[in-house]
Amino acid sequence: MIIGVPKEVKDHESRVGITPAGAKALVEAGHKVLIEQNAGALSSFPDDEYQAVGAEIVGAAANVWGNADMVVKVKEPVEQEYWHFREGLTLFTYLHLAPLKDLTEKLLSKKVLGIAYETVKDRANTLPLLTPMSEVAGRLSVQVGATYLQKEHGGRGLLLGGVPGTLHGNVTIIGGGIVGTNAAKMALGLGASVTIVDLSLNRLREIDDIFNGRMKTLASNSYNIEKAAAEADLLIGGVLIPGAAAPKIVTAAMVSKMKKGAVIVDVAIDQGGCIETARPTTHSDPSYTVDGVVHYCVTNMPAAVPNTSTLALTNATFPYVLKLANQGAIAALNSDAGFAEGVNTYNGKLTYKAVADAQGVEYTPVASLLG
Ligand SMILES: NC(=O)C1=CN([C@@H]2O[C@H](COP(=O)(O)OP(=O)(O)OC[C@H]3O[C@@H](n4cnc5c(N)ncnc54)[C@H](O)[C@@H]3O)[C@@H](O)[C@H]2O)C=CC1
Ligand SMILES: CC(=O)C(=O)O
Repeated sequence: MIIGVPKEVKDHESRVGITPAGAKALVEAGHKVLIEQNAGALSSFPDDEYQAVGAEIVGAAANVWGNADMVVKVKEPVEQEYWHFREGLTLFTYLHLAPLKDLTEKLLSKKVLGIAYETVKDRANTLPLLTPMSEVAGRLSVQVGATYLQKEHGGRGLLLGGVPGTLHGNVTIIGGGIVGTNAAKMALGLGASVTIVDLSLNRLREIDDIFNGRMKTLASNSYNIEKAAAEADLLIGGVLIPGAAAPKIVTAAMVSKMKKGAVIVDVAIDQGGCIETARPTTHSDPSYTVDGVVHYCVTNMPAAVPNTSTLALTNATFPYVLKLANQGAIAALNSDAGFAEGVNTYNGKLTYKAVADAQGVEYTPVASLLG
């Protein structure tokens, strides 16, 4: 198979879909690997490291997309990449289609096989290709939030850990999954008072055990969320319903009652955001203020730390890339029902129910198409 890796073009997206280690394994398995010039440079993987393991460096994105059977990327394609789509192409990347109607329509009209990292499941029913980036983004959310709480960034001038004789900052985390628990670890480490809100009582029990009661847990309902938001110096959004548009569980009215100079980091913004006042921002222009509350809603937070993020992401994605290359996409998907859940578009059909529901488009189960 010919596997292509374009350089990412989304704003400040500095990760790369395959590292030199992955390229080496693919070449050893008899595949051809095309890497766009400088695709790995921002993640500290220069072209010569790919060349040294037998990959071919290609000057233009069109030559990667145009010649590859499968394109492996990191982020969902942006508009300037849509013209590369064509029938017969397999695209393996984050897609986040629920809030992206144009991208969905383009993938469908060009009959691209679109396999989304964020909806692939493993045997434990977790999301193995989302987890590493949620770990990164969860940890970063506290680092970023602490920075925006500083006066020069528009925040209320509060040190999360405080000092003796002053109160600690309050961090409220909505969603106690991977983002939420990683944010909690960092916030506790900085000495903040942490409250974590989740719909799943079992998840809250686990969190209580893991952290040995060192943080408050709250069941998710609008009464609790309103109170926890009003107390927060830093509010972190990490809610997910896999594949679906995130529910807006922190309303604009709740935000209007937050402290002036408090900070919101809505990590769930890649699925549309779980805070009503959140809208997608970029690393070039990451924040804005609503009702005196600073909002940071960058859709590709892990790109801020591309070396760590590329290694963490490809540790998880590469075994799937190799399987697709060695077995061919259809056989690989047929052999693993959890992997097949990654298929969002195939042969002009929308094959992920939560995306179809979010967009009001007809849903076709993937199992009825593969075979
Ligand atoms: N902006 C960025 O750069 C990044 C964004 N993300 C996004 O962060 C979000 C969270 O991801 P993970 O932590 O991996 O998901 P997860 O599935 O591990 O956790 C989500 C949690 O939300 C909880 N939840 C669902 N509905 C809820 C409600 N109404 N109230 C309270 N809790 C509720 C679930 O019970 C679960 O514990 C996803 O949208 C993911 O795509 C992840 C990485 C990077
Ligand atoms: C998961 C995601 O949106 C990211 O890593 O950019």
